[in-house]
Parts: sequence; structure tokens; C-alpha cells
Amino acid sequence: MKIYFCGSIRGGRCDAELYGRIIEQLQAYGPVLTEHVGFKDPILKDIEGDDVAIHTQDMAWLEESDVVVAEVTQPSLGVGYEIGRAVAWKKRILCLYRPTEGKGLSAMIRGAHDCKNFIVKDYQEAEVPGILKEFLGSS
Ligand SMILES: O=c1[nH]c(=O)n([C@H]2C[C@H](O)[C@@H](COP(=O)(O)O)O2)cc1CO
Repeated sequence: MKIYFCGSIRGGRCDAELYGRIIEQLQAYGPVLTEHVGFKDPILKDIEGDDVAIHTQDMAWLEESDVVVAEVTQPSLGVGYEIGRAVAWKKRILCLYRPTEGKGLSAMIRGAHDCKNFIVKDYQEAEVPGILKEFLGSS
């Protein structure tokens, strides 16, 4: 099962280490095509290329993927775009959101929850193994 992981890059890297820990768990289920999203910034810079090349490569990986897992707590235009494209390609999508006082998840994400192909989960990090098992164990 090929997994496309989405997480903020230019939208802000405050959750980068958390992405890395989620990606590590995802790799027990199959290859994560976008594991660079969890790399520390110096490594990320090395693989950053021209924006057209990044977009072309990521869209190819997204189309090729079987499921999409997105950490959506840190808002990111790129992640929102990837999720929209994944919906259009009828991918199964899991969006993970850590509720924070004074902030809220976009209705364009929370409102897309359909209990089947588009799942939005409010979570704390300790719950990640169980959530992934429930979502990916049934794929
Ligand atoms: O260098 C990059 N490499 C890359 O793969 N992306 C993709 C993967 C991430 O899930 C998403 C992050 O978008 P943004 O940079 O707008 O936060 O876009 C985004 C960038 C930079 O925009």
C-alpha cells in the first residue's frame, strides 16, 4: 500500500518532528512516498528543487498512492491543495488534527468528513497508533 503523507512545509515547520514520528509509524503499513515532509530542515533544503519539478513529482506520487494521510493542524496551502486533488482522484483520505484553543480546522476539511473515504480525526499524539490501525488496517 503506497502512502502519500501531507504536512506543512512553507506553511510553517513547527510540527516537522511530529510528522517524522507519524511517517515512521506509517512505514509499517507501506512505503511513504513523501517521507521528506518529515525530514529536518537542512535535509529538506537539499532535496528542494525548482517549484515546477516539486509540483510535478508530488502530483505523480499522489496519483500513484493508494491512501493519503494528512496532518492538518498547521495550516498549509500546499496540504489543502493536495487534499483537494486527492478527493478529485477518489483517494481514501485521513486528516489528523490536534485541537488548539482559539483555532479551528477549516470547514473545507472538517466539512468533507463522510465516515468512509474522507475521515477527519481530532487526536492527541498518543492516539496515532490506534487511529492508523483503524484506517490502514481496513485498506
Ligand atoms: O518543497 C516542497 N516539497 C513538497 O513536497 N511540498 C508538498 C508536500 C507537502 O505535503 C506540501 C506542503 O505545502 P506548503 O509548502 O504549502 O506548506 O506540499 C511542498 C514543498 C514546498 O512548498
